[in-house]
This record gives sequence, C-alpha cells and structure tokens, in this order.
Amino acid sequence: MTYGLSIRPRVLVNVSRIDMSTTILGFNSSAPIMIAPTAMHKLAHQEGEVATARAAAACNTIMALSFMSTCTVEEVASSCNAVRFFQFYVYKRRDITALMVQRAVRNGFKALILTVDTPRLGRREADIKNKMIAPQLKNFEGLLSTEVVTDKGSNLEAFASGTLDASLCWEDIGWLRSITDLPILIKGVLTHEDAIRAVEVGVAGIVVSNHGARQLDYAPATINVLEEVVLAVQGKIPVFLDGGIRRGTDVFKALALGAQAVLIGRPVIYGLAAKGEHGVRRVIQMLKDELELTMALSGCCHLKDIARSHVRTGHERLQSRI
Ligand SMILES: Cc1cc2nc3c(=O)[nH]c(=O)nc-3n(C[C@H](O)[C@H](O)[C@H](O)COP(=O)(O)O)c2cc1C
Ligand SMILES: CCCCC(=O)C(=O)O
Repeated sequence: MTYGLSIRPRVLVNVSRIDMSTTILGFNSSAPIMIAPTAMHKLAHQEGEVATARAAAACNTIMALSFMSTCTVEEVASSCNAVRFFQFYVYKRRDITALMVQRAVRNGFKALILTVDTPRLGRREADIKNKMIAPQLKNFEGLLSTEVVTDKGSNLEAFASGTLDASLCWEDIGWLRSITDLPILIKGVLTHEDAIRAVEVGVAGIVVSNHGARQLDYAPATINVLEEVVLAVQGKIPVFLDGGIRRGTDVFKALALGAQAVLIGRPVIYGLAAKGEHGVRRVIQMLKDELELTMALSGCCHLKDIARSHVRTGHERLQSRI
C-alpha cells in the first residue's frame, strides 16, 4: 500500500522483549490494531458479527461494529466481553440514529464512530452489475425495511439514497454530542482543514479513511495524507488510520507517521469467510506476529519507540538527492 515509503531500521538495540500493548481511548488493547466497521458479516459467514466479536475478545483487540450489521447490537453485546465501539450513520430519520445510539450505550459500547464520507453511496459498479441485494438488517426490524426494490441495479444503493442524510454537516456534531456522553470519533477525514475543524467541534478522535476506496475515486491513499492530519491536530486528539493495512509492516509505517492505531477491514472479512471466528483470530494473530517481528528488526521494544525517523517517504528520498 505504501509505495515509496521505506523503513529505516535501527540496530544494536536490545529487542529481547517486545511489547505491543496499548490503550485506545483509555481501553486496553493487546496491539494497535482494531477491527474496522464493515457491513453485513452474515454475507461472509452464518454467525456474522457475533463470530467477529468473539475473535476480537479472544485476541484482546477492539471491534467497531457497523451500523449495517446483520446481528443486532444486543446479540453482539451478549456474545462476548470484547471492548466494542459502534459505527453509525446519520439517517434522514434522525430518530432512528438517536435510537441506535441509545441502544449502543445501553449495551455497553464504549465509543461511537460517525462515518462522514458517505453523504451518498459511491458508485459501486460491481454492485450494480451483480444486482447487490442488502438483506433485512435486524437492527432496523420494525423501524424500516432494508429490502428495497429497484430496477436500477444495486439495492444497496437504493437503500442508501433513501436513508442517508446528505444534509449532515459540522453544526450537527453538537446535536450528536447532546444525545450521548460517549466519545465520538469521526471516520473519513483526509485533509488538514477537516482535521482542524474536527478538533474545534470537540470530537474525541479522527479516523483517516477513504472507506477502503469505496466512496470517492481519486481520494488519496490514506497513508499519504496521514501526516498532514497528524500535524494539523497537534496531538490534541488521537488519529487512527484504515485502508490497505495488510501486513505488520503497514501497521508499523502508520504508527511511525503518527497514527495511534490502525483498523482492518477486508482482511477480517476474508478470515471470517474462510473460517468464522477462528479465521478472524488467525488474521489478527498474523498481523500481530508481523508487527512484533517488524518492531524487533527495526529496533523498537515498545510502540512509543516507533518514531518518525523510522520511515522515509519517496519525497524525502528525492529531496535528499537535490
Ligand atoms: C464490505 C465492506 C463493508 C463496509 N462497511 C462499512 C460500514 O458499514 N461502515 C463504515 O463506516 N465503513 C464500512 N466499510 C469501510 C471500512 O470501515 C474501512 O474503512 C475499509 O474497509 C478499510 O480498508 P481495508 O478494507 O483496506 O482494510 C466497509 C468496507 C468494506 C470492504
Ligand atoms: C450505506 C452504507 C453501506 C455500508 C458501507 O459503508 C459500505 O458498504 O461501505
């Protein structure tokens, strides 16, 4: 994912013990790796988000549950003791969003993640071609039907355009903060301007994300704008990153550029599809093993040892030649 970004390892450091543990918004995690919110896990495995949550608990990592989950927030909450964050969208029916936030609070979710890159769904041509059908999402049973009928191709797109509130704007963060005491992260920031705004409106953190390149074509690779965001927030709130994290080396690079932790989307779904809870555990364990090895080979015993000087961008390499 990180074309042109190389690691600058330091040698002759005592790396006989490596500690990857951290806290995220004050909650312990065995590594700076969280599960990103992804919709409809039952499309990958019949146990859906419950299996994913159990894997998160087993690995002592934090799971972000998608608003568009196929298991209810209650089912996920009662399935295990993983620390869970709840991702949400603001719907035109704001009463539904408020109700879902209340349910997340009641069920012990520890933080909220507002996804802000989706006033409308991106044009997903594969979904149109394959006539993507969103199943009825159990969270919304009795509230709204997710089985929308359309002749335009993607039912998901039709559902999204009927529900997502494209009028959502910075002023509404105040409303969200008035309906909950939980910390709110915003997911989908890619510029320093929006990062500064996020700090001003009082969110608890930022997720640098381009939604796994599913929304805006020509949005930047997240790793390339991470530092811009980190510099803008000046350490006032934590910055997280998702998108294209496939190896422990990718996690290391993101941390070196200032992310406090990363989130993993597709690899978790692949693990889930292959082997349910066990598959998700394996995916997380592989990433943790790779990060640990990367830290050892780069001379870092603790996450705080991973510094900006441990990576070099393509731009920096070019400049040093001039
Ligand atoms: C199948 C799928 C469903 C997703 N559903 C959601 C969602 O419901 N809410 C959300 O905020 N992001 C969603 N995302 C985006 C992820 O949270 C994340 O930003 C992205 O997948 C990270 O990139 P990666 O898949 O390369 O790790 C989804 C991504 C995928 C691949
Ligand atoms: C209306 C959003 C659909 C779920 C989502 O965020 C995704 O598929 O990327």
